Amino acid sequence: MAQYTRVSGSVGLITLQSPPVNALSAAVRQGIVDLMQRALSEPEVKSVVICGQNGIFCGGADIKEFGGQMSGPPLIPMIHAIEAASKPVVAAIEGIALGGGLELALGCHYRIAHSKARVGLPEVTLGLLPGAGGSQRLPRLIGVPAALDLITTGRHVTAAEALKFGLVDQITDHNTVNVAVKFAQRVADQPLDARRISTYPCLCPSDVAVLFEEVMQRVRRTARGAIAPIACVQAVRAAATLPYNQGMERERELMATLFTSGQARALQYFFFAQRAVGRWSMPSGARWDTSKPRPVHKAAVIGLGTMGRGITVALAQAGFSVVAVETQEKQLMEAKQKISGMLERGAKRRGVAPALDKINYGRNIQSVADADLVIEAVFEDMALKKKVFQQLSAVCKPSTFLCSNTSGLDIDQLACQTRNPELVVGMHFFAPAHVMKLLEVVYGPKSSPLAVATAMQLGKKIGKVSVAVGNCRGFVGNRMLKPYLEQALFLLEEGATPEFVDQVLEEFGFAMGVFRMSDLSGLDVGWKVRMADGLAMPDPTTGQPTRLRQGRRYSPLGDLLCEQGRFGQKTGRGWYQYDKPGSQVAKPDPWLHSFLDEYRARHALVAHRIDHQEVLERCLYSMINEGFRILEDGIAAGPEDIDVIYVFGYSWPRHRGGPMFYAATVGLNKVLERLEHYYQAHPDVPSLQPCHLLRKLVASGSPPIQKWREVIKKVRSQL
Ligand SMILES: CC/C=C\CC(=O)SCCNC(=O)CCNC(=O)[C@H](O)C(C)(C)COP(=O)(O)OP(=O)(O)OC[C@H]1O[C@@H](n2cnc3c(N)ncnc32)[C@H](O)[C@@H]1OP(=O)(O)O
Repeated sequence: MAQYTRVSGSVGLITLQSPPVNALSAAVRQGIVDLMQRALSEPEVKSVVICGQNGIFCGGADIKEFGGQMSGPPLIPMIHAIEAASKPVVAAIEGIALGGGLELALGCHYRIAHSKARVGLPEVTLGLLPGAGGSQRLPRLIGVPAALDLITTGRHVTAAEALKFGLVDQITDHNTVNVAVKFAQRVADQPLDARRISTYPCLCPSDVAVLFEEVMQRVRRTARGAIAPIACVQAVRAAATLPYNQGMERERELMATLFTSGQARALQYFFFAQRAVGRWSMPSGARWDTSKPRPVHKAAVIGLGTMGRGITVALAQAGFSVVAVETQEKQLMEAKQKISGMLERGAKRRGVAPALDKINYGRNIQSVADADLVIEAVFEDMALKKKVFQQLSAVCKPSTFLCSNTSGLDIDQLACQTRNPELVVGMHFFAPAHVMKLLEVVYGPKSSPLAVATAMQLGKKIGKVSVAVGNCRGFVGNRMLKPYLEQALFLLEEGATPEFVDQVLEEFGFAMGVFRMSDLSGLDVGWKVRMADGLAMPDPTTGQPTRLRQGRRYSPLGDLLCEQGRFGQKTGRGWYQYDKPGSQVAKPDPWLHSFLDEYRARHALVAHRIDHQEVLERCLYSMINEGFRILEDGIAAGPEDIDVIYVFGYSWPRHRGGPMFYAATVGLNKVLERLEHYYQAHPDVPSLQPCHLLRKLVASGSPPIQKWREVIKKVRSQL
């Protein structure tokens, strides 16, 4: 909807009214069309201002409308009509002007922005391009290089940057609408021909063809199979090479392809999934909207290894006072130096002062006594963590939240070491913790809603996407990773090479295949866990590693590599070879190929031809099957939680929506049928046995992912 008022006698003010972000719903578009006609028809009105209510200009097209039948006046003719108007139209931009919102402003003859406003064309992040003339007007207004940057990245720019680009005409610290009204009065008699952006020539640098080639190559390299960034480059190229009308036609064609693509659906699903995880709930019924967090002023981090350092930096950068504790003097000095370096580099990038003074270092656990929240980040060893929690419980004030950065150990066992188990939660960060967006907030059976709400809010304040999950081995992310890694090893046993498996997964869109990733994170990490679990032990009778553990198929390949000191990048050898320890350039290793041949021969394994389909299905469907088990067990509240965890924590390609959304797009019946097929072929691999929830969903006619929660509720109530 939109409202019309006449201000200062001669200015028609159109206010978009569609909370929360004044998105351009059918009703809003209709309102703009009607009210523009009214303003143009009133002889007293000499100029028009368009603004949005509640300090927000416009968040763009209404994304909720994309899935259904579009109705109401289309955006492109509406914007053309504004640009063609015989009276000056001024956009008063407060808050945000994004996507269709900025395209609307580009159709206006002038743009006045508040100094705190942000503008951008983020359509690419939704699998689209700026298809309401944005791809044609923006390069005409600010030039091809800047337009390519904004349109292919979707980044938001500040009002100051927008002014520098010439994207807005003026910025103000005052009431933007008032300033725009005065401006509109001043320009009421000015000719408009020079203000219609669609009539501008496109500003191209002399080497524009080279520029497009370079940008296209960069985009292809980084898009990991996403089609929208490529279409964005093509649309801007049309602006640079074709007259406006033909450019618009090209924009329309490209948009039509994107609009109906699976990628756009996946990215739009993911947009809402990201927001859904903030509305967390626990099986007890506690929820985000009924659980109040307690403010945290002072935080503490125990253990300054890689994870502890990253967490300390994330907290300090967000403005928290941090007590950082490392008991060994040498490690403390080293950590202090590294943390200061990280803060200085981060501050330089962001153009701010480094938050060095936010951190107090100490060797004694007593120094965290008055912290509001402590994050333990010591080595992943239950006995050690238990000891730390006992100490923390003794020294901290009774109200202190005690959190563990464990990547999969039992939170309940840690909570049991403390006086106030209800204040204990897991805060599972991902390395590097000051960079990676994901935080799993893990509640145990005793964790209070207050503790979960506080950890979730802290996560938000330090810029993380926080997902509340239940307590089980590996939580959500690492629990699902286990069958995925396991299948990758089985595929090697059966004839594949690490290069082939990685190639298939990277073509699917992962930033790194499973073996390259394993080399990067270090093979020894999982080896130590398997040893602690009694898995990575040679067979006591033969001294040879067996391929069976606890009645299930087991691949000792990773253990055997570790026994050879092949820990990955850090030792210069792993699943690949590297020029030197620490190098990141992975090369196929003939030694490994011979090792695999010998291993197969020793175990009488006959290598068979493994194709793309088998790699993808076995790795991904076994992981997805575990995802369904997680939903069945109530460890994740819904499929969105799993998908957000996988995209932000495990480099799952966002344009595929996340593993659970991917399962829905493949078809649940197909996933079920292929799992049944593989389980029949590998009955000693329980992760391939289709779980009850998957069967139930298929039996319920494979409802859309938005409806899964209803089926999950029924399945859980039957268990
Ligand atoms: C022909 C096609 C032409 C044009 C194409 C487009 O315009 S595509 C849309 C382009 N716009 C965007 O991509 C903006 C998307 N929104 C955002 O980036 C953020 O929401 C925003 C506006 C920066 C606000 O962020 P904030 O953190 O303050 O709030 P939050 O993200 O939680 O959003 C609040 C609720 O608003 C809903 N919402 C936001 N934008 C839209 C939108 N464009 N359409 C529909 N709904 C939108 C959002 O979902 C939140 O609601 P909730 O119920 O919590 O999900």
